[in-house]
Amino acid sequence: MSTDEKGRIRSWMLTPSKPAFVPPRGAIDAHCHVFGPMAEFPFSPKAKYLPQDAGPEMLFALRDQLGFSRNIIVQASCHGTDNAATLNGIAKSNGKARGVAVVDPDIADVDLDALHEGGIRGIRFNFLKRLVDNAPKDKFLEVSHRIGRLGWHVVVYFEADILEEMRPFLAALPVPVVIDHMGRPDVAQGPVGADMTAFRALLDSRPDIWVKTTCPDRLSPQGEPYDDFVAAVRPLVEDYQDRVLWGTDWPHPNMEQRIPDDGGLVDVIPRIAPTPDLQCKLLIDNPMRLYWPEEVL
Ligand SMILES: O=C(O)/C=C(\CC(=O)C(=O)O)C(=O)O
Repeated sequence: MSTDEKGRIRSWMLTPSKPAFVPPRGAIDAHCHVFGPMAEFPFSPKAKYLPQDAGPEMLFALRDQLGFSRNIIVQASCHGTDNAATLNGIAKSNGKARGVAVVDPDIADVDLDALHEGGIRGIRFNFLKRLVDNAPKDKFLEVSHRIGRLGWHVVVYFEADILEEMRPFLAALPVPVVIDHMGRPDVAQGPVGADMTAFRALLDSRPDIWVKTTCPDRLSPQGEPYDDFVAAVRPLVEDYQDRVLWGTDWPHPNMEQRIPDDGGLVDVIPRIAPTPDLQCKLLIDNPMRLYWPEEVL
């Protein structure tokens, strides 16, 4: 773990390895964040963690090193509902990044339009109590009804222990839904354990729930090379191949005690998506449909 003299935490590797797996040309890292830089884009007063700067230049250097072409920058909780840092990342990407915002549910339509102009294509609802103070489902539903006209989706982050209580809310969402990190199942239970079975039932409940098959580093009790994660997640990728996404989760917020090697994370891809066809769906076709639909004919 690395904390600087101001108490700001670094949760990412300074020199990650080059992966052995070469992603197909056009691959999209569909879940990553930027932090700051703080001098330009201060963190929220409500932030639950205070990271060191991890700005767009660092993100794009990692993208190139890992062999990816595009990024989806997801607003992290440390920036609250001020999406300026995420928009800055998108603006600096030369069209190679789009994003997911976190908004005050009372946001004006004209401000949603401005976010769309800035490359935002969805909004995120975070239900993790350690990250946010409240998650008002009624307000979230209201704002969800105002984003359909933009062609947006919602990204929902919750943990497996609240999946049952999330079901009515998820069923009521009027736009496509993307679930972060598979709703954080206990992968040690295996592919037919209680958590994965419940999560599959959720996927079966509507055809427009997508899933990020991300974060072996967060979800695997075993750690590298993440055999438990691979065993639990590979069948999910195979069975729901048209609605799975993948991302690095760089700069790995709150992972300062177990900082993952980004190259090692990329090398999990061919183990959960073992054929070139599955890899293209996971890394290109599926995220393109959600984030650059105008390029998909
Ligand atoms: O990066 C992630 O997706 C997961 C996070 C951080 C997060 O979501 C946030 O800060 O908004 C976590 O579990 O701490």
